[in-house]
Amino acid sequence: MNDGLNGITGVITGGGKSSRFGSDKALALLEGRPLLHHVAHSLDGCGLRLLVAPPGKYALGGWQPVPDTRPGEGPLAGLEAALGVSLHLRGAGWVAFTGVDLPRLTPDFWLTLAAARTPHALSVQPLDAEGRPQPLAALYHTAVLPHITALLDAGERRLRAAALAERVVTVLGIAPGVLRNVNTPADLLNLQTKQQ
Ligand SMILES: Nc1nc2c(ncn2[C@@H]2O[C@H](COP(=O)(O)OP(=O)(O)OP(=O)(O)O)[C@@H](O)[C@H]2O)c(=O)[nH]1
Ligand SMILES: [Mg+2]
Repeated sequence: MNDGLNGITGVITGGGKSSRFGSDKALALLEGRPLLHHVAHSLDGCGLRLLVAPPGKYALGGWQPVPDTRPGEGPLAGLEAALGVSLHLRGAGWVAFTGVDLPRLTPDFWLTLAAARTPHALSVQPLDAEGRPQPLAALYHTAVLPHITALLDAGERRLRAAALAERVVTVLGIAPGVLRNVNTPADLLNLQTKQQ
């Protein structure tokens, strides 16, 4: 069966401080458009789209604003908030989760992850150029929510802890340019000047 991305909830977590970038990187321009819009475009096909950020921080057409349940506690907390809302609005299912700073993600990238889902998996993550799973451009099943809440309650903040390793499916062969992450002004300059 292939319903594209319609059955998946798209999530962008945008509650960060951009301290390395020096100004709000979500609004930084690449090819005339904010990074946030590039990321959002990759998830246009999702039947529900959630933007986790402080109220009023961004306005993004077609995206439902979701406040952090634990403001300032990082992307793992953003994922917790989004999974809770998706479960409430759509029932159990899959979420495509990413940040504001991966502007080269594409619909095809997400479809590739979706095709790699297995009945046992709770997360599907691409391998980056160094062969490491990238948890900030990944699919998560709502069934992982109690685990994430327990982790956060215990003080964990690393996003890579979100899913147990034995329940993560990794996907090889993603073009390295697709996962380009903008943390600093130099990262953005690199993207602007490199063909990828
Ligand atoms: N909802 C939510 N998202 C967050 C939070 N902290 C970071 N993020 C998002 O997580 C993604 C990756 O985070 P980072 O690259 O560390 O972004 P950042 O924290 O804004 O940047 P630095 O301050 O330079 O670390 C970005 O999309 C951030 O907006 C948070 O507390 N809540
Ligand atoms: Mg950070």
